[in-house]
Amino acid sequence: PSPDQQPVNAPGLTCRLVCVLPSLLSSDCLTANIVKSHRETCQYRVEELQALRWKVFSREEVLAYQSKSVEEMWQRCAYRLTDSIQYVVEFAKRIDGFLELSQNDQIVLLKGGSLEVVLVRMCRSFNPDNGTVFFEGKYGGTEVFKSLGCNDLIASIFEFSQSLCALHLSEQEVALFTAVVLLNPERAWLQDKEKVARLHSHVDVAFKNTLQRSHRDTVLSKLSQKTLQLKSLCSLHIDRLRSFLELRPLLAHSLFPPLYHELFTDSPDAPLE
Ligand SMILES: O=C(O)[C@H]1CC[C@H](C(=O)N2CC[C@@]3(S(=O)(=O)c4ccc(F)cc4)c4ccc(OCc5c(F)cccc5Cl)cc4CC[C@@H]23)CC1
Repeated sequence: PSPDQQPVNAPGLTCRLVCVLPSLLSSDCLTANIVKSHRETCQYRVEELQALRWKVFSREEVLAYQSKSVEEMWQRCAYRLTDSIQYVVEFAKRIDGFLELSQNDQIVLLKGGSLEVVLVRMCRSFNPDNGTVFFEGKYGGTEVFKSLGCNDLIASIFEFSQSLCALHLSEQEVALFTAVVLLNPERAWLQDKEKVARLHSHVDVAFKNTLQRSHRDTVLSKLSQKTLQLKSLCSLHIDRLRSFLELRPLLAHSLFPPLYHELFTDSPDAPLE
């Protein structure tokens, strides 16, 4: 080959490229896998949810919700939550590496993180301009959930969505953030914590690379506060669920879908399939 066709004689540079390339490639592949999994496993496309923002519950429809029994409203929310969680289970299964974890650890991560992921996904179905959320076909404010008798939990959920919307996360950022939230190596009862920690750090690096490339590094520090808020939201939900069930011990089995029961009550129920 002529001199200018000789390969560049720069071992240091080549080595650095060779060393850096695989991690960038693998991190880009992981990002693509997570974004694809997110798109395929959301209940609604974000464009659909935004196109429906004009459909707001009328005064009469709000009054109808407020005249429903506590039990019926809890049941409706529990069913809608369980629906959303089924999609989150599918999201998890499509993340490269998740199915390589032990069955036990897959269940531990989903038990601990599925509501957190749904709460992050909710920012897509929330309209920050009028503080309404997409619920049973239309948008409604906190007043729709009044008969639940847990206004503090509802208010906190709405405030969380409002503050998350303020970050203007793209679909790609929502996808990567929910994967980071789900693959939390600090969940209690994990068998192979190190294996989850390795997977978590790969996703974390992919998320950081994506944010840096789009000059969105400032979002990272705000998102770490969000994970703390998610944790307190979920324990508040468990508290309110416990007090709801204490008054109706027999109802739980008839009122809620088995998956809701398995995830949020301590009773040893049908295993999560
Ligand atoms: O496209 C997608 O995938 C998205 C579609 C939209 C989905 C979505 O926003 N959601 C899926 C169901 C829903 S909601 O729309 O029913 C809703 C309920 C209360 C709210 F304040 C706001 C929304 C939900 C249901 C129960 C819940 O906590 C547990 C719980 C109970 F169980 C029973 C009583 C009270 C509570 Cl608090 C929290 C949330 C938040 C996420 C909401 C999120 C995924």
